[in-house]
Amino acid sequence: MRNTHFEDGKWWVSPYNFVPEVRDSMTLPPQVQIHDATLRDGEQTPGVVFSIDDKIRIASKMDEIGVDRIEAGMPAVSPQDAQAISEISKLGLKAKIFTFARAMKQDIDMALECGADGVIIEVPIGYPKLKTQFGWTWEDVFRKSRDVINYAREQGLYAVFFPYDTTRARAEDLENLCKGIMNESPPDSIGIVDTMGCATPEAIKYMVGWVKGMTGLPIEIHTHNDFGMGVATEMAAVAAGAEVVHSCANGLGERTGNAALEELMLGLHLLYGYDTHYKLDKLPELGDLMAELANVPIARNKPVLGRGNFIRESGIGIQYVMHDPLVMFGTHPALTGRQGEVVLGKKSGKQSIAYKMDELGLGELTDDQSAALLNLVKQKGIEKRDLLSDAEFTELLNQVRNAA
Ligand SMILES: CC(=O)SCCNC(=O)CCNC(=O)[C@H](O)C(C)(C)COP(=O)(O)OP(=O)(O)OC[C@H]1O[C@@H](n2cnc3c(N)ncnc32)[C@H](O)[C@@H]1OP(=O)(O)O
Ligand SMILES: O=C(O)CCC(=O)C(=O)O
Repeated sequence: MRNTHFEDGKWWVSPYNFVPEVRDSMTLPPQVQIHDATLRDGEQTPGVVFSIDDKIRIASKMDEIGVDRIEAGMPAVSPQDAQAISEISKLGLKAKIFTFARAMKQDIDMALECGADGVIIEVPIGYPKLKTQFGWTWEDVFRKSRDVINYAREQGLYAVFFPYDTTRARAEDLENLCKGIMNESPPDSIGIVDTMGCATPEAIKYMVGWVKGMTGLPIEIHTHNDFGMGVATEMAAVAAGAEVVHSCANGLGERTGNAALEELMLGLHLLYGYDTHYKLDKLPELGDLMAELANVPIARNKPVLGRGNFIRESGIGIQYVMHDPLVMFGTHPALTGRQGEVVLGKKSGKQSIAYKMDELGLGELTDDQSAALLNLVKQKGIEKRDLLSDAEFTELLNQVRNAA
């Protein structure tokens, strides 16, 4: 694990991430695995439907990037889901393949038929779910889970016990359930699930310690983004010792989505200092594939993938965008397969003009010409309420030269 905030020419993040006062307050596990749920929770984004071929393409690209586990779907949903999982299992990917299952023997049998390595055994434990949706007590949940966890493990599957809506569970329900399963049917790991994305990073840290203390199991964190904290809560869980983070590419998922795969990869590698094997420069290929297949465009200001992340209009410091990007950005654009870009508009400065002249090979200007051109560029930006195209810039340049 690295203890540095800087890697020459690649990134320069806050050194305070690594000061002993901060590091000593964390209990980072030696390694963290990414379990990506795009093919299940990502497809739960209303209106998103992936074909079998789409799922194979997505899983293959994720494997290339270094995702450790792929939750390839829930076979109970449709025969097409089951077929997609079977085909992905046969690809011989490095990633382990998981399915999503209710606490039902038939769902475990389907996981086995699909050739999966592991299974996420989901049961409700949040109090609103138990009380209103299911009319179950924690004992009902325990009775349904016990034999199914044991059956899955006996069949050689890696069993993740996934009591969802964990962050809205009553403490006594979660404690009783954890004790019960540890006595009679210990799984391989346990999920803490912020189904409604409504817990703070501090609460999640507390819960990781609490559930680890009760079970001694590896912790898997699965969060949603309803308060804009999906990634922050997963990072907090890791800081408290969680070993597996669940993600969805492009932050897809129910409602506001799940913790975004690409943001977690950068967070783990750069902000926490894990020496990961992720191919960060391939992330835009996955991002573009997801946007196309899900038909959900990437927001311009989306962390890691947004088109606007490495574009600079504001004049101050513009000369560094291309030549010394870590002055202007926390990461070099090339780290994530991108390029810096200088654009012209209302907020341009003298250096922006010099940069564009050079980029387009338009020759030299006197200081007075440059000042006049900057004025015209700003006026055009204000009038258009947008950026200038290269053609518009060249036209203004010709006006300035012709006026001489
Ligand atoms: C928080 C969540 O929503 S978890 C899962 C979210 N994902 C999905 O819903 C995936 C898409 N869903 C689907 O395609 C369908 O809803 C299916 C195929 C999963 C289920 O379809 P349905 O035939 O409508 O099943 P239905 O919802 O009636 O449930 C069937 C039974 O499973 C039971 N059940 C539901 N969840 C669980 C669970 N986690 N563990 C055990 N049993 C469960 C129900 O109580 C019900 O039991 P009953 O028949 O004794 O009443
Ligand atoms: O809500 C769901 O879709 C099922 C479980 C889950 O992924 C979650 O609780 O976040």
